[in-house]
Amino acid sequence: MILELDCGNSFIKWRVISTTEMRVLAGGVVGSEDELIAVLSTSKIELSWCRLVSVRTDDETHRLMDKLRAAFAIESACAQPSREMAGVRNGYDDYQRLGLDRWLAVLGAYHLSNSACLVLDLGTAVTSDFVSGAGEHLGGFICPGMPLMRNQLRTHTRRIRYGDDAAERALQQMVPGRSTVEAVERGCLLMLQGFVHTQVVQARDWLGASFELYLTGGDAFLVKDEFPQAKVLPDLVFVGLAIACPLP
Ligand SMILES: Nc1ncnc2c1ncn2[C@@H]1O[C@H](COP(=O)(O)OP(=O)(O)O)[C@@H](O)[C@H]1O
Ligand SMILES: CC(C)(COP(=O)(O)O)[C@@H](O)C(=O)NCCC(=O)O
Ligand SMILES: [K+]
Repeated sequence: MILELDCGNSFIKWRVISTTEMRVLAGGVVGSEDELIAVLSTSKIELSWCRLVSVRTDDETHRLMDKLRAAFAIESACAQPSREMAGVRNGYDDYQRLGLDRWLAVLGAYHLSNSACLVLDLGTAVTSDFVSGAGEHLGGFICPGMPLMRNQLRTHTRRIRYGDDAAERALQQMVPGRSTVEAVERGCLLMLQGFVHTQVVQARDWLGASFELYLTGGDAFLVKDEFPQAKVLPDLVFVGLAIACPLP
């Protein structure tokens, strides 16, 4: 069985697929390397190899690969930046600087659509990437995601304090907030939705009227109802990972 990892700034997304790549056998989201090792150990799945993408530091990524080798005796392949792959040309001036999770999401989206696409990844940060029908990556935008927006308000003000449960309840409605938690959570969500709207408007300029909109990342569910045309694919980065790191 193959272990696949997407190591973001906040969470590690993991999946186990069968060697024939036909089936996803298990998967989840964990907050730390040790939690990942613990979950995989209890699952008792026999692992033979790992492929991963990481936007963490090289030190952190190598430490994780060492831990996987020690715990399960498996080698890991790490997705690497490239100028061009699978019909897509990286649009950054320095292609190595484009976040690898963005690059893989772009590769995955273009592979699935084979047409112009706008790719939005809503995680710790929110990223957008524009790809033309000919596979030219035109670049994109980065802004703070939901966790960063709310934490900035909590950290840099004295009277904005609330817990996670209240935050979840606050988002069940979007009328003007009548408490701090409602006002902040709904305000940040409107920022998020507004960003996605502006990207869709820009995509019409940069890509023309016909393009596919892909939403991925842990907070994609917060905006998806506003964009019924979107393809919501939590595993989009893993689609790109299979392209960038084929089985040995
Ligand atoms: N099952 C889940 N586990 C963890 N975070 C989740 C989950 N579902 C949604 N989220 C939300 O996803 C966001 C993190 O998204 P993610 O794409 O994992 O970020 P990153 O790639 O930056 O680590 C958080 O704001 C969190 O609230
Ligand atoms: C923009 C990001 C921080 C997003 O990370 P995430 O929210 O997925 O954890 C990451 O893709 C990154 O570190 N990129 C490098 C900078 C760039 O893409 O220009
Ligand atoms: K992201």
